[in-house]
Amino acid sequence: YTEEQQEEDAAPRGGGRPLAAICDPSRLPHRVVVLCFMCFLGFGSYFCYDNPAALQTQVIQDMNLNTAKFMQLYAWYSWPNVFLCFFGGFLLDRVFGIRLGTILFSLFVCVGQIIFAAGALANQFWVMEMGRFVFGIGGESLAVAQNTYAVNWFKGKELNLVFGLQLSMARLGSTVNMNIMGWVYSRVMDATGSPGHTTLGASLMIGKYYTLLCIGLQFTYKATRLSLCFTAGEVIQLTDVKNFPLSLWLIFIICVGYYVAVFPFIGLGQVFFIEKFNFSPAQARAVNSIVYIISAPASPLLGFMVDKTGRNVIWVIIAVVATLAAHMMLAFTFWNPWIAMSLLGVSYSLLACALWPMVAFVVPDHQLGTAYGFMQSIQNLGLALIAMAAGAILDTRGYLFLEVFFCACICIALMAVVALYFVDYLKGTSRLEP
Ligand SMILES: C[C@H](NC(=O)[C@@H](N)CCCCN)C(=O)O
Repeated sequence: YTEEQQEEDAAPRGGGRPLAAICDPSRLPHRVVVLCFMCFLGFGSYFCYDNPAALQTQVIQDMNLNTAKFMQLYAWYSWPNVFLCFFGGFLLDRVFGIRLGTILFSLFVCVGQIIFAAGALANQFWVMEMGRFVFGIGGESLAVAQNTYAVNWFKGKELNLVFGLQLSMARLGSTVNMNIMGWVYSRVMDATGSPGHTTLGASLMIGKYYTLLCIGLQFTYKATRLSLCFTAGEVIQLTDVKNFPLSLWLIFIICVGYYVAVFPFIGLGQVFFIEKFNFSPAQARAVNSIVYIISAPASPLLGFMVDKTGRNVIWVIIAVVATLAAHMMLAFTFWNPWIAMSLLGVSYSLLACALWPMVAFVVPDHQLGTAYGFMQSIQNLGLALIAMAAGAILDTRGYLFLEVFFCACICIALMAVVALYFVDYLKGTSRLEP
């Protein structure tokens, strides 16, 4: 990432004339415009991320899969990011810079979705897996870029709220996906006359247009020459990773222990609610999407609350305990699952708003992309392994054992966040809050 690129990114455009507030990076109107562009980044990526979950029954039937093979679609998303996510963050910090990096990663998201849909059209599951591989390279590094943008522009200001707003737009993408893809499939089936891989591929190809939205916005953003204020000078070294503090490693463990009980669960949730609670497919889709439906409005509100109260670690403890309670309700009771899923929606939103900003409190700005990349690499290693394990457990031992397995994962996150509380407490001055 050359000096010229840093100067290009950092120097506001105005030629010496006073900039209008909306073009002045130091003014709130400019930051609001930047935030709007940042929020759209997540919409397309999250819309496509859970395409398999929204069409679980159709994908399994049309491609003739079992659950373990179906979950490979999530595993192939995560496998490249075990390594590439880390390098994606390093490339952002050191090579491309955040603007060019974001555009490149957005292109991977769109191309990956096209390959994924083409695999269904061609009735070649391995092509669908390759599409998820390419999509994953872009999707996770795009999330790293989004987190880095947020800290670069809003650290010390409304950082938890900004993470909440970004997550809100991402959840909106997931919610639209969960509730529209089944309808799209039905309409395409009416047009093609029958279900099958062709109908599935055409439906998924329609889904890619949402990812085009985030790419178009990035080009717009670059075209308007809006700039980004970098703290020039310090440059990440790959060897910096060995100096990451213990509190950051504990944040990584919390992240992987928690998310492996959320994304794979939602990926398998639709059939779970049909089989355990005798829900119709439409009811199952609705209750499975309530996590995202709640998270969309709740994330900014909870982010604002965390901004005002601080105590991020305490909020993460509360979120993890509430999530454990939700999974135990789903595992050991037949209580209305809307209760547990609503609790999961609120706790998941609180966790995301309070956990991700903490990275910015424990590493210097020039290491942010690498730190977020490493965090998502570890998260994706866990997601890839658990996605495969969850599919295999379900095929062999059923949902009760799977839910107990998810509860055990959440307990690992709980032990890590309690350890983080004491590590932060023993430091005397709490560093884990804005
Ligand atoms: C903020 C957090 N993001 C992640 O966990 C990403 N690794 C997942 C990205 C999935 C879509 N590309 C979250 O979603 O809570």
